Amino acid sequence: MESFGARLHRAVAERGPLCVGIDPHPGLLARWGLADDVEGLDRFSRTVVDALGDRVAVVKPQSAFFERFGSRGIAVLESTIRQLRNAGALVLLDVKRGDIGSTVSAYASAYLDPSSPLYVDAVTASPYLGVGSLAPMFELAATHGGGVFVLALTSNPEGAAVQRAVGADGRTVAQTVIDEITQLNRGAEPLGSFGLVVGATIGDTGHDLSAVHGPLLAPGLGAQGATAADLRTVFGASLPAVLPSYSREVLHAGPDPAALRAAAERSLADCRSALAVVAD
Ligand SMILES: O=C(O)c1cc(=O)[nH]c(=O)n1[C@@H]1O[C@H](COP(=O)(O)O)[C@@H](O)[C@H]1O
Repeated sequence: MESFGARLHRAVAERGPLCVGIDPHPGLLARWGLADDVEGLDRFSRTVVDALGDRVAVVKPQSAFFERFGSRGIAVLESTIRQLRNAGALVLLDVKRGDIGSTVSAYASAYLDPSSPLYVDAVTASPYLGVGSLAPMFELAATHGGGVFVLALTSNPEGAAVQRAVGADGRTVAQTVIDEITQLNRGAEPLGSFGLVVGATIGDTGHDLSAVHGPLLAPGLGAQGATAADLRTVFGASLPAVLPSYSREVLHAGPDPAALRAAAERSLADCRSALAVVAD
């Protein structure tokens, strides 16, 4: 069985380093001329899948926007996941789950067990009950070729107070997360399956990401103010591992599928030139 890291490495080589989020905000539904209901949610998601599912490496549905419609919203999420997988995109479900280990086992079954209706290629996870509490997710991901992206240095300004706090051993919380994920990826080829989330908005991180050997998801581009050029400042020598992620910046171009594709292509072109700096 091929690991998530290997699948991601191939997808990025074939389709380019880009993740597009499906974040059906009420304001975006209105902008697209859709009602703020389950039918609007379904139409929005189908439009994104039809426009981008066959060309973007990773698509990241934001679970919250589906959950707010209850069980019918989750049914749309299940169907969106299936459509994306059929179109050949890797699906990264943004759920930012985290809990004590025994409960994390249930989250792992929900998202990383191939027999689950919400089975995806990878999920986002929150490490603030301890990175070790996420072990059941790491184990199930490793068993079934899945991936886990753990929050390290998030794009929102409030994150720093927690993430840059210094522990008894002198390391920041974020560096502890970085170091533990680095351990999980040891020996993986060509890329580890355990990623970190590092916001594109945060400037020079002051943290050492050079040994992680896993994907670095970079949200915060576009609507939150970061540009592709900022990726150089944030990631420096780690640029080749960066997976830039845009939601509203691309989604604002809809609902015309050609306009969505053009917006994704523009974002990809910007990121390619930013990421190429190290390779040159
Ligand atoms: O895990 C994430 O994707 C994430 C982490 C982070 O630090 N910041 C962040 O914005 N995100 C998510 O990325 C998306 C950003 O959306 P836009 O600001 O519209 O591009 C949202 O779904 C956020 O929940």
